[in-house]
Amino acid sequence: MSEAEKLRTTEVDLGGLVGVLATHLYSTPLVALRELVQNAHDSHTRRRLEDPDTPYRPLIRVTGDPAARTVAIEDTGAGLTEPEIHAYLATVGTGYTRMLRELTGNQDLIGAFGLGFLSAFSVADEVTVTTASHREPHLAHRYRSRGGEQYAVEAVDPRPAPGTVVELRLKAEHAHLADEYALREVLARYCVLLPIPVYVGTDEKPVNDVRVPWREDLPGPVHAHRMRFATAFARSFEPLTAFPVTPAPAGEDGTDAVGLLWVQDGGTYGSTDNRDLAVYLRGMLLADDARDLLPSWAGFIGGVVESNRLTPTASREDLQRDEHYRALQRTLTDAIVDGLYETARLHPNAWRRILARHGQELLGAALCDDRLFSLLADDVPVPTSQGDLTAGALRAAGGGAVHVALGSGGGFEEMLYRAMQVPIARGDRYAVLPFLRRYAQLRECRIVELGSESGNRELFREPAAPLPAEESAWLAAALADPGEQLVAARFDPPGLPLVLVPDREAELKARIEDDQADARIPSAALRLARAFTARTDGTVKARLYLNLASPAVDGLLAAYRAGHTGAATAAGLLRSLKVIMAAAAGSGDGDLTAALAGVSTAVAALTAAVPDGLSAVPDTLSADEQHGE
Ligand SMILES: Nc1ncnc2c1ncn2[C@@H]1O[C@H](COP(=O)(O)OP(=O)(O)OP(=O)(O)O)[C@@H](O)[C@H]1O
Repeated sequence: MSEAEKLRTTEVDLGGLVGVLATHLYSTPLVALRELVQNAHDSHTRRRLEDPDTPYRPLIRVTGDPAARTVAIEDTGAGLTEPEIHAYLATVGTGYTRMLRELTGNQDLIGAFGLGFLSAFSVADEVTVTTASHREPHLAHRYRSRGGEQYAVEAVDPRPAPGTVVELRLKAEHAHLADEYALREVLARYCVLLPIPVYVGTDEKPVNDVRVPWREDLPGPVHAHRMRFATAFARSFEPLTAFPVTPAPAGEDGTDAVGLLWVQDGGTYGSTDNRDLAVYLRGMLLADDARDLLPSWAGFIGGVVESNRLTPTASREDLQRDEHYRALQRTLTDAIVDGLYETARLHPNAWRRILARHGQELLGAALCDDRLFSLLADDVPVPTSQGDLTAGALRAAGGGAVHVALGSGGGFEEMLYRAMQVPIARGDRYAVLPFLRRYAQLRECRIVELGSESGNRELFREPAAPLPAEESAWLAAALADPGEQLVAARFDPPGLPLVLVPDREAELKARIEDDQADARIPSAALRLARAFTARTDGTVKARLYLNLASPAVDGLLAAYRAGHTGAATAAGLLRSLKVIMAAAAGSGDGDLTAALAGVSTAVAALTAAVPDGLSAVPDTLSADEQHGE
């Protein structure tokens, strides 16, 4: 640095800084309560460390007075001397707590930044702290400040015992914090893991009077204790089962996290995300909704974990994404997988309910984790045309193959299979198709994907001998409409003479290439999709499979070969049947009215041909109709 460059000290606009810290550091006013309770807790730890021999009753009491619009947080901890008020309470960025932790190594102390007290000014116009130190209990002082920028301290009458009362005169918009019902609810969650009893108002029972199953050895079955804790803690849904989070064995590169996870009863559909995880650090709630620590497929999981290795942000509402955070993510994934295995083994009733409630999401989960796939492959229900079935049942009913429809339900496949009584999985539902593909691969069974060309080839077998070209051409002209390709095949059931099968890929192509798609689909995705559908030909919109195993088709061909005049009429009847069935299956866009009229015409033509000259055609038919077209 040259002579000319003089070293200067950065100025701090204290008023501005205090304002920012007090009003913008925290996302919710409830954080102020948490910070003040945490300070009360630390002051108890301090008192225990500095004066272990004097017995006293440690407690924290939070009292609300809606009429006066005040909240008071009282503790029987170490208190502060007057110099300490100036040096720690009233100095932003400095606290006694961190020093004490560094000095003693005590890990129960929570405070670290010397900022938390400021949050009081985010909810209160005026903050009063009345305190007497355990070092000089006969001297009490009162700190008072509006806004935190300036403060005054005066000596007051001694308190009956060491300790501190922080009183908040609430801003009008935060008046609700004085409601003791609300305080009870919030503090029960914030303080559930604090070892010091926290009371609200004149309550005789602390809000945190809960047995924590991973902290103590409780008598009786441990699962019952876990369920009790989970039921008391869970917010929106009842737990179906609960299982532990256990720390990695010493020496392993894991986490120190302990806690409890549970499967929530609230139904999940597809990939609904109800993940709910509360994270505690040294007993204090740090993050109320740390769902990102849970795997993304676990939308049905709720839980509580505590870990001292996580690093909070300065607002202490979130966690640094460091290696401990990532280690905890891995631990939680393992804990869920282990917990689900344990549930399947030990709690069959709960397992059945979980499968019924979260079947769809578990299909997706199974795809994300091989261990889950092994657990779920034979148990998880798959939605099918005959209700929910396991993949094993689907395979057994499909004669050793799993059938899955790519279309969005209904359609010719369903009709065909209803006739054959084979269940088909609904491949359009979340995760069903990839799950079954994986299942078929691992269990070495056949998968028939209906709606794809290869799937249809499985269904519609090749005829023993191809039809002569001339017969094919006649059939195509008589039965197929534009865009339909006639395919001679053999398929079940024989009672079905023909079926119209839309080409799903051509359908997709039409949808993707539609100009309207620009408005519906983000352009990058659309470009990719169009690159894919460009490979599809798209000129064949549907295939018309003609069943050579069907007596009706047999009869038709015999009549055609014999030059029977009824052949054209019978073909007209089948053409009408095709349109009517496609309409019933919701997959055709043929003219239903014309098809119905075609049936009448065919019946009329056939009955008109009754021998011995008796006309069976009703008199009411017009001359045109009597002669057919
Ligand atoms: N109820 C209390 N009893 C005794 N001392 C207190 C109390 N509240 C605050 N203090 C003192 O004031 C200091 C500053 O408190 P503040 O909440 O701002 O920061 P902190 O708790 O040290 O750290 P953090 O910002 O991480 O909470 C504390 O370190 C502690 O010494």
